[in-house]
Parts: sequence; structure tokens; C-alpha cells
Amino acid sequence: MSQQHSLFQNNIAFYGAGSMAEAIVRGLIARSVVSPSNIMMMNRSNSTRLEELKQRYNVKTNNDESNKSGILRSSSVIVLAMKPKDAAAALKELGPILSEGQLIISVIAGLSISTIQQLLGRKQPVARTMPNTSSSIGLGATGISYSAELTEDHRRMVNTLFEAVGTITIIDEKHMDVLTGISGSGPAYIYYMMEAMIAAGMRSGLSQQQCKELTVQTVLGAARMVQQTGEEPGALRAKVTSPNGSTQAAIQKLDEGDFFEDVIAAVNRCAERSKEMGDALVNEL
Ligand SMILES: NC(=O)C1=CN([C@@H]2O[C@H](COP(=O)(O)OP(=O)(O)OC[C@H]3O[C@@H](n4cnc5c(N)ncnc54)[C@H](O)[C@@H]3O)[C@@H](O)[C@H]2O)C=CC1
Ligand SMILES: O=C(O)[C@@H]1CCC=N1
Repeated sequence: MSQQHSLFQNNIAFYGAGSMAEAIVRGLIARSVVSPSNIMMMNRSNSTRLEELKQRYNVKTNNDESNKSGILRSSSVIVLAMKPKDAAAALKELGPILSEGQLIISVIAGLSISTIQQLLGRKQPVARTMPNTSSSIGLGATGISYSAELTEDHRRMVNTLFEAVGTITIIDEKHMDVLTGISGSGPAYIYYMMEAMIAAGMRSGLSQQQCKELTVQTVLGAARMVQQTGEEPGALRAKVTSPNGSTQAAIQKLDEGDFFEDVIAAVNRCAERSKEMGDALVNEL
């Protein structure tokens, strides 16, 4: 922990202050990895949102255009956390004010390191990451790729930041879109499955609260079983599935809808969409 503290005497600016930026900030502060006084959160115009973040986390905030350049110049780390559609304009403006050594961390889906550097107009050190919203409770899963310009110190900084809010997986950038399909967007698929399980129970007369409790504990227990037993999900599934029993009947129903292949197709479509969003930004070069 002392190493984490000493690493983050640096100022970090979150450029874009939406749900992903908040998830990371919440996790970093809860684990005392970064002091709130070293965190600046910025958006374009929404003062109410910034006031809310300031109240909640005691961080610094800014949406005043006249202070923006100064803040960005004095931040050792700038986290790009705006929507892909807003990234091109922001990066074109950011490039000319950067100095060598300032680390750019992007959480933007689809946006490649090369496009970021081209939009900035300079070979800045860039870490492309794909976190997920579970970072807010320290259970995030973040994929990370580094540009060639990162120093060892930069790498350590990125890793420390995201390790503080969950697990990290260092990958080749070419795999970032599929990783987005698995862990970046993945929480939404699990929530969707939970919504359906809760709806099923309620339709049969259980209360919403009972269904929610049962579903949450089931998902939590299943994830922990995989983690703690080290067994493969398929082997654990087999232990639930008695021959000709109720689970088998349920799985057969899922397979009638081609559940397994549908999930794979969803992950692939997510990856493809991530790439499409990145390609749209190449057109703005
Ligand atoms: N929500 C999620 O689960 C995940 C999101 N991401 C990525 O995180 C990024 C942000 O997503 P969300 O937080 O969900 O979006 P969001 O819409 O909640 O937040 C985006 C923020 O960026 C701000 N913004 C836009 N243009 C700006 C500019 N020029 N200057 C300053 N601020 C600006 C907006 O005011 C807003 O506060 C996206 O690029 C997304 O691909 C990555 C992983 C997971
Ligand atoms: O839906 C999106 O585009 C972002 C990227 C990963 C999760 N949310």
C-alpha cells in the first residue's frame, strides 16, 4: 500500500465525468490509492453533475473553459473518459497543450492507440484500457494495452490504478475489442440474465424482494464457486445437472434458443461494434 501511495502523489485529471469515470474514482478513493485532492473531474457543461461528484468524493471539479488548459497541463495523468463521439474534438484540442511524459489513459471503447496519437498530433505515452463499472466496488476487470512510449514508471502507474479497483489483464491491443465484448460490456449481460430470472419468479408469485435475493445470491455463489474451487464452469454445471432432472430440462430449453451460440454472437457483435466506433473516429483524422 505504501508504494501505491507514493506513486500517486501525482495529479490525475478525469476528462469526462460520467459513469465510468465515477466508478474508477469511487474505487480509488475507497481504497485510499489516490487522495481526493489529487483528483480533478471535468465535463463540458454539467455543473450539477460536477457538484454531485464533489459532494460525494471531495474531489476537485472543473467545467470552466478558461481553466481547462492549465489543469490539463499540470496533470501527470489524464484519463480520457468521454463517449467515443466526443473524443476526436477533445483530443485535437488536447494535443498542442501536452508536454512529453504526461501519461494518457483511455477508457474509450474502440479508440485505438494509433488513432489517439494521430488525433493528438504527437506520440504521447498512451495506455488503452477497458475497465468495467464493477471497478466502483473494487471488483472491476480491466484490460490494458500500452503504447511503445510508456516508461516502466508509466506502466506501474496504470497497473496500480486499475489493480486498486479490481483485476488487470495485459493484452495485445488487437484483442481489445473482444475483451470489451467479454468484460467491458459483460456486466450488462449478467444483469440481463438476472432481470429475466427475477421476472420468472415474480410471474410465478414470489415477491420481487425474494426473487432478487435468490438471484443475487445465486450469481454471487456461482462466480465464487468458479473462483474458489478452480473447477471449470462446465464441470460445475454438470454437478448441478442431474440426469433427466429439472436443470437438464432448463438447459435444453436454453439450447432450443441456441443460448451458447447466442452469447458468443453477442460478444462478437459487441467487439464488432467497438471496432465500428473506433473506425468512425479514424474518419475524423
Ligand atoms: N459505462 C461503462 O460500462 C463503460 C464505459 N467505457 C467507456 O467510458 C467512456 C465514458 O462512458 P460513460 O461513463 O458510460 O459515459 P457518460 O455519458 O456517463 O460520460 C461521458 C462524460 O464525458 C463528458 N464529456 C463529453 N465530451 C467532453 C469534453 N469535450 N470535455 C469534457 N467532458 C466531456 C460528458 O459530459 C460526460 O460527463 C466511453 O468512451 C465508454 O466507451 C468503458 C468501459 C465500460
Ligand atoms: O456500451 C459501451 O459502449 C461501453 C463500452 C463497454 C461498456 N460500455
